[in-house]
Amino acid sequence: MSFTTNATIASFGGKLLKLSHKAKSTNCDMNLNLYMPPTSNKKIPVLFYLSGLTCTGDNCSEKGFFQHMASKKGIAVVYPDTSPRGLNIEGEDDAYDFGSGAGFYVDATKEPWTKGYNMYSYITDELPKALFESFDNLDSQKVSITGHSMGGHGALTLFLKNPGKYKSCSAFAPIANPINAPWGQKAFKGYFGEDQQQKWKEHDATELVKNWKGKDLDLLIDVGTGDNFYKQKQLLPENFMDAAKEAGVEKNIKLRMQPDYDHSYYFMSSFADEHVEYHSKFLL
Ligand SMILES: N[C@@H](CCC(=O)N[C@@H](CS)C(=O)NCC(=O)O)C(=O)O
Repeated sequence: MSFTTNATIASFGGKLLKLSHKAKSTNCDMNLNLYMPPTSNKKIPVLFYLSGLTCTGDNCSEKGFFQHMASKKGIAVVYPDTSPRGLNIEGEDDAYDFGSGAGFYVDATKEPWTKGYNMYSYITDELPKALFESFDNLDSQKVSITGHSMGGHGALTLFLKNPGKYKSCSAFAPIANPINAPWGQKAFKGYFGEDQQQKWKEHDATELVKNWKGKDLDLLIDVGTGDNFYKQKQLLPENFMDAAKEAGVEKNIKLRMQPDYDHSYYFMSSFADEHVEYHSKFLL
């Protein structure tokens, strides 16, 4: 299904396209932003950026400053939405951490969320297929993934669940062990059901890393020591590192605890250049 371009905005020498399309997996129209860098390259590598709770594709494209280094490196950035919108499911807009704006990058198995809360399929399958079909200068063989908070959880789990699909993965303040954190427990209970512990584990980065069978796991993860959600044990990056160590795959995982930084886009924008540069080593 092709995209409607609702706006084209000049940014760091390239163009930010505000797109919308009808998506089957989420059963609604989806908005997203696509940053096209200023390059005549016919095969432009792509970085998917998955946002956190309450966000749309707009937050990061406006204040994450990924476009700065993406422009220099010639990398396109995709900023999708974080959930389906307007499905008229009872309770869908009641909480900031469940339903609208909180799709958690899973395919729901519990009614009524099965009606369209399929962000896993949307991000891993439907959206990339649609983009590569409509924008033939994007390189479908060179795709990487990053994200923030709930989106950091999405980046890590999509990367770990699909070996070879993404060239590289990084994360900002990821919810790294959702089955042991209040945000994750609420979401997984709602989308999968309380009694589906195996399903929960299939979408938990700390559980997934224990079973990583691919080659050396190379990851860049930043977390701010002043992040209140880190302090409240919503993120649990240490659990992820401990699991990676137990599995013997920690050698190339860089978990950087950044002094004083909080959970906001002041943190994100401070390290966006370094993350895009990190991905460029795998994409270019
Ligand atoms: N609204 C929530 C916080 C949600 C939140 O911090 N969301 C992060 C992602 S997890 C975000 O990026 N928010 C939007 C923004 O800062 O632009 C609260 O009050 O506790």
